Amino acid sequence: EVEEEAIISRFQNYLRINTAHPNPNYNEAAQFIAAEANSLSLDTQTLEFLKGKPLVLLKWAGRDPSLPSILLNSHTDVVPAETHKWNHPPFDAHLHPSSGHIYARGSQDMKCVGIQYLEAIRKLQASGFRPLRTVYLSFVPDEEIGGHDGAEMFADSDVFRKMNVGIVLDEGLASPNEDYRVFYGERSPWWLVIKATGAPGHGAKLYDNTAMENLIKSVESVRRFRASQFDLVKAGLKAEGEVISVNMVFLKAGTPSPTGFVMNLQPSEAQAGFDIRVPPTADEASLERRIAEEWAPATRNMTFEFKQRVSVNDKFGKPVVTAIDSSNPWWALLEEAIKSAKGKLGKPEIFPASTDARYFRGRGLPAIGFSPMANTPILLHDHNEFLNKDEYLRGIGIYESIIKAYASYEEPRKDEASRAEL
Ligand SMILES: CSCC[C@H](NC=O)C(=O)O
Ligand SMILES: [Zn+2]
Ligand SMILES: [Zn+2]
Repeated sequence: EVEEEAIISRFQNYLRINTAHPNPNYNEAAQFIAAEANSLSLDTQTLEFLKGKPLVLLKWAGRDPSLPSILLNSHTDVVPAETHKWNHPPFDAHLHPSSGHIYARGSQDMKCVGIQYLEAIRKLQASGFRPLRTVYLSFVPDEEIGGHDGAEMFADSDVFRKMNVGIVLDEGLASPNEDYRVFYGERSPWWLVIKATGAPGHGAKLYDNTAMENLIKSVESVRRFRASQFDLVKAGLKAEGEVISVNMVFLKAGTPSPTGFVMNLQPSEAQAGFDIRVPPTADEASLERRIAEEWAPATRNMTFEFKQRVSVNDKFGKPVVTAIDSSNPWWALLEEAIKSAKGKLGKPEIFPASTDARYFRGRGLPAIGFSPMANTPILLHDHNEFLNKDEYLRGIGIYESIIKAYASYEEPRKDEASRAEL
């Protein structure tokens, strides 16, 4: 009881640090994590790939440092919250007395996971467990804005190379039912801006080739494609992460006036922005053709530009996904560890958005996205994001089991491995 209260208040304390963009308080978060690490006697190193953006790297040394290590990754930043639209302030970490829900920005995405890793280590230490493999924990900045000064620099660094990482765990998503969700890949973000130009003229005149008409034809075409993809999901033929999603995120056109916009002038330029997410197995060339020929054809006075275009393939042209078959022992270990902690796992999925896991997968490392939140509505980036305290506590037990299994994993000896193949 008393111990549970202490665990919950540590979670609340982390949630109360306002690490929302655009001004995340990274230093306070780094100090908090370093203090927790100190109480667990973990080695602490603070890396600053960019001044003011600390990445805290913790190390629980294994008995055999020559074996590939385990990396438990989490990001310390959160997305902003519209405070007045929340029932409880997003950085109060209010614990609702009857429901047990803890309301806070970051309660699902993903401060829960970062500190659950630490609590699991605390329990393992108390039980006398000593890891065979070294366990690292990285608390990285900037995931929500692309991770370029965080996980991307880290994965590229000498420090990372020397860590000899064998497997990475990173974030997943809450599950509304009793099965935990697990992710072996993610869609690639393509952020597209299309621009139309056309003949300007009087607002009362009907004529061809206006910028607005040219843009609207594209928007209609995008909308049809969007519906075709969404229909596959609605019909249950494809999972969310297996289709190409495209959502219009801005529209920009018109001639501003002191009272709004000039109403009797047809503008000569108009543009629209789209957040597109491309599954690892998608045909990138055909999507690109669609954009150039249907969504932004030069024949309709249109141009396009990518604000971001992450390839679905690695440098060898292969889709960037983590194997979930017998070629990846970490996958079976995860399944077993969750099962032995009385958790149920759903079918492995492609993460619909982007996470830092892509930087680790991009280096050829297996990375699995997993956040132990079952029976929980998916509220990341939403108002009133919460996690129930019992679900949080249960997640710690799940990580205890996973970390124990991973940190004690001995690779089968070469001769055994080849015998198994025969
Ligand atoms: C492309 S970098 C942006 C990363 C962000 N991650 C979580 O929401 C996302 O929009 O998926
Ligand atoms: Zn996240
Ligand atoms: Zn997020």
